[in-house]
Amino acid sequence: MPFTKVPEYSAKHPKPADITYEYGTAGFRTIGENLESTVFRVGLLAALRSQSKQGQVIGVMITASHNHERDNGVKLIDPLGEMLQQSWEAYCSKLANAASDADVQSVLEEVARAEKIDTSIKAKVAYARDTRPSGPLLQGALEDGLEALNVEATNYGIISTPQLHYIVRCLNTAGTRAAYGEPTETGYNAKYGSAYLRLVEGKEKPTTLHIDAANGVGAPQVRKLAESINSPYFNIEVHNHDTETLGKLNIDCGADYVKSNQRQPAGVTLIPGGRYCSFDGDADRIVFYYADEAGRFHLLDGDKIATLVATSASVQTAYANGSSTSFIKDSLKLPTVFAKTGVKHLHHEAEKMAIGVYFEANGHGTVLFNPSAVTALTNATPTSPAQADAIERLWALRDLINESVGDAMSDMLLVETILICKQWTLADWDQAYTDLPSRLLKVVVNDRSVFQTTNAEQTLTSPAGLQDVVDSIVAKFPKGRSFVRPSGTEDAVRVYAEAATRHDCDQLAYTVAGAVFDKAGGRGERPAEFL
Ligand SMILES: CC(=O)N[C@H]1[C@@H](OP(=O)(O)O)O[C@H](CO)[C@@H](O)[C@@H]1O
Ligand SMILES: [Mg+2]
Repeated sequence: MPFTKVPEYSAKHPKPADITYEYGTAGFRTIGENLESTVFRVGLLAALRSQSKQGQVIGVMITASHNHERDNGVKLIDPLGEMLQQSWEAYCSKLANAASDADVQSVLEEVARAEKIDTSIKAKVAYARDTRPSGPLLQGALEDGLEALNVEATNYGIISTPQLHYIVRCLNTAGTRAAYGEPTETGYNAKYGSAYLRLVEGKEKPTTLHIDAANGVGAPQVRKLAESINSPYFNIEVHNHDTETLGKLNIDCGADYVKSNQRQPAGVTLIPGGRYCSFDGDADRIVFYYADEAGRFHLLDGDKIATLVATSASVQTAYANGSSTSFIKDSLKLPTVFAKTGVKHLHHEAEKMAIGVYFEANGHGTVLFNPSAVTALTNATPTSPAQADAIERLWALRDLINESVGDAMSDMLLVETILICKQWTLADWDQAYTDLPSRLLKVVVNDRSVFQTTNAEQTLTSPAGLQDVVDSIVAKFPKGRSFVRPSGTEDAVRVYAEAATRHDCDQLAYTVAGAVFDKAGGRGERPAEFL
């Protein structure tokens, strides 16, 4: 029987009785030391997922991204480097919550039956982790899970989340027409670095790019990328690169801090004319920023990246600033659609477009070339040297982009390429449109599951009557927009608002937050700033 060894291994990683786990927007995520049983079990499920895909390699990444250093998380990566197919998320949660070691075995048997899995197939898994202190313990638990099911497993060490997505895609496409690259860190640097140089060499060289690496895995990795590129076209200075000292990861720095606080990270002094960007803790998000002559901070977030990159169509979430959506529709004259929050939703929408660009406002996104675009490019017969050059550049552009997932390093090179080709400063790029003032708030409620939405999460269908209240508040503010949805990663409800002025925006946000708190079971003391 394939699963007979499972209970014995499972006994080494007992599940805390009082915790219920849920595979959410970005996999499992909670306090690192509470995740040992879950990561062990994810190892078991990765084996089954690989067998259900005829032995293709499945990825397991141990990271909690931009969250606090004490947190950790784990997620599965499907064969082409995409997020785990959604229908399997329920299996993950069920297995993580199985009460006894024997139950763990029964859930595996149930999944194998439901998915008609041939358990004689050799399962293959590629795994990696970020720099968090709980990483080694969780990696050990994962390795036990893989051993229990006799998986052919490869440890890729401490790398960024998108690097593991890239490696998984490379492993599963090797030797085919869709071969993605060499499945190693060196292969990653060579692929993206050489595509970048193909696109920018001969143009004017950029000035130094200052990178805030959030004291995370992006720091060593971007340095290796720079060593590999080894060219004055990629001249960087890495800040917040301390991955050794405890308590520094993501603290007062990183893409999430910069986006949420609309200010520069600690450890970086902005000089007017200087060029800056921030990664998050696992280097899958990036935002850019600069200071103007008066020393004022200006943010170039995921929405700005989308408008810089979009050439055919784009996908946003409702959190995209209204000005960016108007700019894409009215100035770029491109179609843009809204998807639900979470990269997996945006990714699937973008796959439907010839060249689909998707970005979350927080800086997570990428560009996808669908098969029809690739075929058109393959079959294109240039009739002039200029056309031949354009086709060559499109191929190089495709090589520059990590299509498997949003990737801070690949996105950074993409933005640099466009800025170099246009000879734009960050301020030039920022001219495109001015963000409407916006605010994102959290409301803690007794039960966030009563919040249900439709219309790409912009309209509440439950609690009954609350959407009408939100609508009547919004109607009072010029250019006002506000929506309420339950978070998929935190035990809270999010309120987003934007309006013509900062004052109106704040009034709108705090009034809606107050209404949610009062009418939908706000928990604890009512925050003083709620109106
Ligand atoms: C408003 C916001 O930024 N939401 C984030 C956050 O999701 P929530 O479901 O809102 O908690 O975490 C997700 C995973 O990192 C990210 O994809 C998403 O953009
Ligand atoms: Mg991240």
